[in-house]
Amino acid sequence: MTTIKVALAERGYDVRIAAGLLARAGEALAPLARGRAMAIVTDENLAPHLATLRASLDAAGIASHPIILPPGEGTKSWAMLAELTDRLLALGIERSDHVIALGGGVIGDLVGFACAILKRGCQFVQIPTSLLAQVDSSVGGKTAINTSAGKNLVGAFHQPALVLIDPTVLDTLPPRQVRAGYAEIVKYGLIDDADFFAWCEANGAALIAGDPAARLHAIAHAVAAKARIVAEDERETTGKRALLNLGHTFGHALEAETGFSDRLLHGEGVAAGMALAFGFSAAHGIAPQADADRVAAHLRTVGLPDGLGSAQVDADGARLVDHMAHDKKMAGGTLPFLLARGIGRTYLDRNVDLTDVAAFLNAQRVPA
Ligand SMILES: NC(=O)c1ccc[n+]([C@@H]2O[C@H](COP(=O)([O-])OP(=O)(O)OC[C@H]3O[C@@H](n4cnc5c(N)ncnc54)[C@H](O)[C@@H]3O)[C@@H](O)[C@H]2O)c1
Ligand SMILES: O=C(O)C(=O)C[C@@H](O)[C@H](O)[C@H](O)COP(=O)(O)O
Ligand SMILES: [Zn+2]
Repeated sequence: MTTIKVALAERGYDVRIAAGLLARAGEALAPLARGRAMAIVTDENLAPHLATLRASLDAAGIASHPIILPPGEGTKSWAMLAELTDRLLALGIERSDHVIALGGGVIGDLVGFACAILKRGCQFVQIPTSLLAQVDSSVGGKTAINTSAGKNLVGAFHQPALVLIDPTVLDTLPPRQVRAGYAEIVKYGLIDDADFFAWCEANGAALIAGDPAARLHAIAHAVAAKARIVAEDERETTGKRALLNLGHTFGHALEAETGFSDRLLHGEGVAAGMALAFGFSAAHGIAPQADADRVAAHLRTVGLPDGLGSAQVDADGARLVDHMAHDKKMAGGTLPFLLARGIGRTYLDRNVDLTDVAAFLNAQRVPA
């Protein structure tokens, strides 16, 4: 078992990673249940993993109440938040109870937000089942739903009490979802760890194909990197945590443009967004063109979008920039951008002209 601590000023927590952990989750959860039944929120695609978790809770003497929601980004909505909070209230959840989020980033973000506001705050545990959730969304306490204005626009910082990661549950994850999660792994290399990006170039294909050692290595590496950044800047106030947003200003605009649908998964938007951030940096003489080319080549090699064309988005640059106006990094009417001086050298640039961004995006357009 690998344990990584998220060391926060108010209340830190463990992220435990081990093959087969789901079947032993009852042991880890018993001290949190304190003899009370636990609610498990999950989605319809996770039936076998729900059964494993419930059997483990049962063996530990913990009763459980499943709440099964529809899968997909559409579940991060006001309607589902209302349904979930109603159902948790009907179960009599108390502030000191721990609700279990068993699923990908959608379930984790929704449950986390519901727990942030239920009775002004109850506890929750993340049991991430997608690669994306195991390497990113289950750690750090960003929780949210989407609104008609854009991505993650209503939410809260609310940290889980514990994160349990069992990489073997990824065996049932569809390949497209594995690749989308892999984009957030590559992100850690591009932010500040050129050696890890080189590791991705060497091992990414094996990881995506299912190599257990490569998966375990990448999950532990990503979680440790995220835990360090979150411990330094839990609420994204100093600019440090904003680095985790590399590719997201572009990516969220592409997700909004495609209606938060299966046409473009979050990780796919982030992949295209990272390629665009590097492309924009190179076009402005900030990053070497060779680095931008290397990033795009790696994303392409593993089957991820490397720009607007492969993300299959054909929208006017100004329209995409309009989506960006809702970005949560916006301050005083200006939008700081995550750009890069090279691979592993991402920084927050407060002087990007959005007209330049629109012109750059128009130059990238590949008409459908
Ligand atoms: N809070 C954060 O820090 C953070 C970080 C990154 C992404 N996110 C959010 O996470 C969401 C994307 O998360 P995601 O990519 O996990 O999407 P998701 O939760 O929609 O899961 C992807 C799909 O895979 C299915 N699935 C999950 N685990 C499975 C398994 N083991 N076997 C079979 N099917 C499985 C789900 O049912 C779903 O259909 C986005 O909304 C994004 O904004 C949040
Ligand atoms: O944890 C963070 O901080 C991140 O930015 C991680 C991102 O991968 C994630 O998609 C996050 O939800 C984006 O944050 P947002 O503040 O732009 O909604
Ligand atoms: Zn993300």
